[in-house]
Amino acid sequence: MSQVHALIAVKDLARAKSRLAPRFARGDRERLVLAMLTDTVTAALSVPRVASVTVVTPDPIVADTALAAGAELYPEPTLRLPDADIERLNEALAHAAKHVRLRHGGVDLLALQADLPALQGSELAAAIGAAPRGRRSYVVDHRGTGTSALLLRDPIGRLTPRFGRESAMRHRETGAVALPGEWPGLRLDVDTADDLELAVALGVGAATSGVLDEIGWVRACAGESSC
Ligand SMILES: Nc1nc2c(ncn2[C@@H]2O[C@H](COP(=O)(O)OP(=O)(O)OP(=O)(O)O)[C@@H](O)[C@H]2O)c(=O)[nH]1
Ligand SMILES: C=C(OP(=O)(O)O)C(=O)O
Repeated sequence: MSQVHALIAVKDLARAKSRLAPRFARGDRERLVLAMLTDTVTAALSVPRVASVTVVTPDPIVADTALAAGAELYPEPTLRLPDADIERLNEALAHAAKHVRLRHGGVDLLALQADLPALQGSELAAAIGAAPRGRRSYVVDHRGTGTSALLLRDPIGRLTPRFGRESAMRHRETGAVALPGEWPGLRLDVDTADDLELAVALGVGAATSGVLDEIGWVRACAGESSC
């Protein structure tokens, strides 16, 4: 059974998850980013076909959290990266992919979003199993426009990440194939408070659930049977 090596990128905590700012104070938002990362790494590492998870980040607190969750670390190179967030993200992932192959040899790769608190290991295992050999494939996010995971089942091919706005279309346009599958947790990347509502309804991991309890976050629709 062949394995993949996973990459997860996280930017500076101070700038992360700005779309959660209307509902969360800065400190709470930072704790939530770290908790969602922990749950994502934990779920990924529970999958036997995931050989390693490497977190690429410029942030020392994110780095400590990643290591504590069992991930490997690739400190983001500070030189020669573009200024724009999304270009930096794709460059950071491409650098991390090179680093992982220097460390582990020619291996298959998986770029995974860091904000998948409802991810189930079984979903990720199924997606890896469904990914065709010799090419790139991707999992469209719950909105239908973004990408929650990009897979490369080719030990010498290039990952060519195209995350960012309309990334599903950009991955398709660069030759990747969309993977079908009932994977609600894998598709649910959390960017807004509404996304968080959906994730909590689906069932989030222990770290995210613990932080939400400590913050005293109450679902807007708590108690309503339609939620
Ligand atoms: N290492 C690294 N990760 C990045 C960078 N830019 C974005 N990311 C990560 O890529 C993922 C998607 O990025 P964004 O959508 O820009 O940021 P976000 O924190 O998810 O949310 P917003 O601030 O609300 O846009 C998140 O996990 C980010 O932390 C970067 O320059 N370096
Ligand atoms: C970066 C992406 O997502 P988001 O901005 O929703 O985090 C993406 O879907 O490629």
